[in-house]
Amino acid sequence: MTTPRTGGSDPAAIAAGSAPSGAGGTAADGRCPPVAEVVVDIVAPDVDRVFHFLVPPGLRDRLEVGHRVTVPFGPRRVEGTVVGFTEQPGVPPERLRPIAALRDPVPVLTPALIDLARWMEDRYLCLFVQALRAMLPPGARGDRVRLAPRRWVRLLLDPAEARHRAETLARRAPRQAAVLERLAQAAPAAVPQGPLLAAAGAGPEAVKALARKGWVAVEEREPEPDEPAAASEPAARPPALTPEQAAAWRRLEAALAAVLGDAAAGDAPPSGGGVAARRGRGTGPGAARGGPAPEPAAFLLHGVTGSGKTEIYLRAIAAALARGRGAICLVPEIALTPQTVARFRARFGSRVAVLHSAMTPAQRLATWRAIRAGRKPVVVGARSAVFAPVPNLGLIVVDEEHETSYKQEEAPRYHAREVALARARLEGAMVILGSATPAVETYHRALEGELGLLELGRRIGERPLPAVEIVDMRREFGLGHRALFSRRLVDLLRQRLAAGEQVLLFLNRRGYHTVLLCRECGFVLRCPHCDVTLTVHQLASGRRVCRCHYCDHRQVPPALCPRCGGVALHPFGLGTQKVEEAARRLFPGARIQRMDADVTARRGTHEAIYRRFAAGQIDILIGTQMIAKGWDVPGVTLVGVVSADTALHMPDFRRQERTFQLLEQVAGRAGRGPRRGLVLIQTYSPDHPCLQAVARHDYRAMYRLEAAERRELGFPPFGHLIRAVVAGPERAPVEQAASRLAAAWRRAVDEAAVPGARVTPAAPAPIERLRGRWRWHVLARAVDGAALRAATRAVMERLREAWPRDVQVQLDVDPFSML
Ligand SMILES: Nc1ncnc2c1ncn2[C@@H]1O[C@H](COP(=O)(O)OP(=O)(O)OP(=O)(O)O)[C@@H](O)[C@H]1O
Ligand SMILES: [Zn+2]
Ligand SMILES: [Zn+2]
Repeated sequence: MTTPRTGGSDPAAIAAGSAPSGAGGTAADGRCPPVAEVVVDIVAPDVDRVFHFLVPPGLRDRLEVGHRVTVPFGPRRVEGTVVGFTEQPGVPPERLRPIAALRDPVPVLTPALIDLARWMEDRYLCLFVQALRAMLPPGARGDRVRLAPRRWVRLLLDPAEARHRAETLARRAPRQAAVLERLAQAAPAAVPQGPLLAAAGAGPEAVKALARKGWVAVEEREPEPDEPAAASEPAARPPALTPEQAAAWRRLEAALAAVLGDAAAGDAPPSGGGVAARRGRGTGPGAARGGPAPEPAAFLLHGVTGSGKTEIYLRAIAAALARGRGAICLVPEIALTPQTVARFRARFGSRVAVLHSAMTPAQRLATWRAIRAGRKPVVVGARSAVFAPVPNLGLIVVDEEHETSYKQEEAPRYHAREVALARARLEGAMVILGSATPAVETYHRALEGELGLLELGRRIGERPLPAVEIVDMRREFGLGHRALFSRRLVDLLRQRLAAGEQVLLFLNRRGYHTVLLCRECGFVLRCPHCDVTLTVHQLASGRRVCRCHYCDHRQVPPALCPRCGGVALHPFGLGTQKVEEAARRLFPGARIQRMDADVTARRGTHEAIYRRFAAGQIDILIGTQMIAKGWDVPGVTLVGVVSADTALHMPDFRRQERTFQLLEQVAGRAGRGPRRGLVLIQTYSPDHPCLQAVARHDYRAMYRLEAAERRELGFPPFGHLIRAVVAGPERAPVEQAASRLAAAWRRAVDEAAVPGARVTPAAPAPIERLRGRWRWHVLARAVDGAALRAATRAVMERLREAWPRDVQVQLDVDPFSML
């Protein structure tokens, strides 16, 4: 990487994530200071800082923070983003080179989003440019997507007059006449030029000729995002709230009024300036550690499935709109169904913009622009919608806030919930996190008072939650019933099939791990250091070894069960295919369908199976996580969890939280019709407190359990975790580099005396080879997250010199996946 001669800024101004050095847009006289701070679009640590460029005279009254520009960079030209201005570049201005061009007349990012990128850089140890990139709309970089403005033609004559002139033109200029006819039909509305010309069988010269005569005008318009034709104006009237909802709403409404101001007074037009003013109230990123604000600006809405959480979101959004503020509602990608979108459109009509992954880049860009311009103050979308450039943002809702899909698994490795909270603090907005099974981290914050806690314990219409029954598979085994299905499950299946009711058989299958489980007593082999399950690996020699994926502890599988001394200690793991075979053998006449990643690899299969199931054409559906979410089939009266053990013994410190979430989700599929549902859980650990909590639908019990263990081990929320993955094409250099990193990291946390810090030895990642690359990892843990990040940043700086060429380090702060 060539270092450009134009540099010379102080990188610390950015790297420290401190106060922006002069952000804020153009000065009061409309002219910006003479030197712009630009971050170039090159993802490399050594150029990840601001560079200074002169603002040429032609741009002095136009350039703003957030503008995309082209700048000279060494011998090349590159694109970049203006992140601030300065009067004192540190070098004489005559040594600076000027900005070459403005790429987009509209500033693509807002000053608030640039502040958010700084926060992300600090919080996720990513590059500033990576954080900025995550926020850019498609097509903002390079020229791949272009949004040509659309031309619209408007008639300037009275329609009758136009028809008259068309008649006189018919012989001499039949195409102009045809255009006039059609415009007269559409008047007073303007007509898009493309379809107009096609319908009239004319070319663009016909319109030009008419425009020269002064009979029509051509207007250029921003293309509108694609929208269903019916998305006109809101029709739905909000239902009257239930007493429980009303109680939650009263508290929220008061907080909304406190944070966003009065509905009448706050009707300010969207502007960047308001952001800086609101930021002054001490709600900046630093305020996070300062404890709860006088009035909570963020809430956890903990409500069981079907308790009417969405109705609360809709009201809060309406309240933000009434104050002239915009809102973002994040939903997991999988929940971004037409039904969800329809609910928002029914309430807010054409003010709703939807961002989802199936959109083409051009559609996304059109939508993005409409949001940026303030034409769509309500944004509904998946993870990345947290960056939607809503002007004057007043509210961010994160629905199903516990969902792991909010965690981005590539750089910048952010969590949308955390970004939402940070963004809201920067922009003086409110946050509502909603879930039936909140993340332990989130619930902990609510108990600490950092979040207001709102609870909805009942379903709308008082529909009961399904009953849960646990089957002790050790007992079945002891009595000589060694099949996959317990006798109780077989009985229930037979009953349901006879009654014409539907069944879901659920299996939590993560292909990569097999635990060592005693079928007599339910014992599972764990790591002595990390309290996670050991995973059984088959070596090339045919021997087996048990390994910890956190610290690489290894041991030979014991021949006898250490707890009961029995001989039934074996690798345990089940696939959907085995379950399907077993079901077909037992019930040859039943209509059985399997649904897992293999089956649904083909596009559309998922929907097709869902439709058949919903139509009652499948008796038993067997599946993995995929069937746990969002399905609403009233015919389902039984959910069989074939084995809760795989989930319960996942080598993951969040396993109990995950198990609870997963089983509550699946349980939520049963009994949505008139008949109460039953959930049958098969397990070798029937007394496991987590399963007992599931049986009582007792979220708090699970929380207490999980919190006690995590507190002990310093896992989140009682400590912070950073994972480094070291990857490269050859094994030996990767292993060496990972060991070096682990040693240097340990020294760094020792030197900095980071409280409670621990660094594991380098270990092969559970997925040791991925796309031809070897992967090792190191985990660091500490109570003080900020101190741990600072030490980590220092290590990375130090190791950058003399680091092997083709070996990369990826840092994941607060990791979810340990694979
Ligand atoms: N106050 C109310 N009066 C009548 N019906 C309501 C009321 N509130 C919500 N509903 C209806 O009850 C159903 C469940 O509500 P909603 O979808 O808001 O619950 P939820 O908690 O978001 O559910 P989930 O967790 O499954 O997403 C919906 O059909 C909704 O329209
Ligand atoms: Zn045993
Ligand atoms: Zn371990």
